[in-house]
Amino acid sequence: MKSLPYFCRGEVIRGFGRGSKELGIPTANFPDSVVDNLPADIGTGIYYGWACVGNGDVYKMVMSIGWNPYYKNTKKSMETHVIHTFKEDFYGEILSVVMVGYIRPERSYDSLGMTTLSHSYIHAYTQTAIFARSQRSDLSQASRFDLYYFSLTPTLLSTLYAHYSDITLVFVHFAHTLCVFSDGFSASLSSLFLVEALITAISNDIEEAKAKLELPEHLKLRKDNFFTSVPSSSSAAPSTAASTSQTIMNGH
Ligand SMILES: Cc1cc2nc3c(=O)[nH]c(=O)nc-3n(C[C@H](O)[C@H](O)[C@H](O)COP(=O)(O)O)c2cc1C
Ligand SMILES: Nc1ncnc2c1ncn2[C@@H]1O[C@H](COP(=O)(O)OP(=O)(O)O)[C@@H](O)[C@H]1O
Repeated sequence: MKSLPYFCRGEVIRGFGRGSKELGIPTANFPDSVVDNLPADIGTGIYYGWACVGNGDVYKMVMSIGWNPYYKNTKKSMETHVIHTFKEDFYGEILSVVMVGYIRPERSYDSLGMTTLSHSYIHAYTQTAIFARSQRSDLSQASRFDLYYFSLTPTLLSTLYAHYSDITLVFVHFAHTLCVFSDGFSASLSSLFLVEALITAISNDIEEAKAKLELPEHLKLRKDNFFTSVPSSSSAAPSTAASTSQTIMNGH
């Protein structure tokens, strides 16, 4: 990929609340202006590099570039997971990234080991889950049917409501999987194994990024290029003291 390393920056916008944060892998979304400017040779897949929020420190990052199921696969998105634990969200802040390498292609649900299940199977599973929960004597009467017991967010709940009758909502830890990683209940349905497979794949990406970014060339690239402050104009190039030929001037 001749465009790598590729620098871009933009405001962090809200994603689609599919719950990656709840799975421990929050991903910050760039606006269309950044996504639409990607060079043609930077295709979908998983990338690694460096990132900083506002004028903050520079951290390692992994980024997924993919087609967003929310828009029925017509909209590409760039989602950055910064390998750092932040005290709070940073929506509205300027995120600066430099993508320095490619890890792997985006995997389809099938290749991640998804089991496709029929709606009738889901209903059967749901009924069983409701019954099992209603029988649990260790729970209070109310919590036996408490929909929030499984930490469903309002967004996920409303998605569920839109697709299923209220009684089936009790079947949530399974449904959560569907909310997060399928493009709706009318689509083929995945099992809990899918989430586990995806989390494992992303954890492997994170480990690979951590290792690769320790390489001398990547550490040098960071040192030579990295933006130490966010310019007031979003179209400005990274403002560093870098004077080497490696200074990254592309992207936003
Ligand atoms: C490092 C990384 C790797 C990912 N790999 C895949 C993948 O192989 N296949 C896939 O469908 N989604 C993949 N994703 C995308 C996640 O499913 C996506 O970030 C999540 O659905 C977005 O949720 P959100 O809208 O709540 O931010 C990956 C995300 C990250 C951060
Ligand atoms: N380490 C991190 N990497 C990326 N985003 C993070 C991180 N820690 C907190 N966040 C916040 O979490 C948000 C993403 O959360 P997520 O559940 O994926 O929701 P959304 O659907 O709005 O993208 C980011 O926009 C950012 O504000």
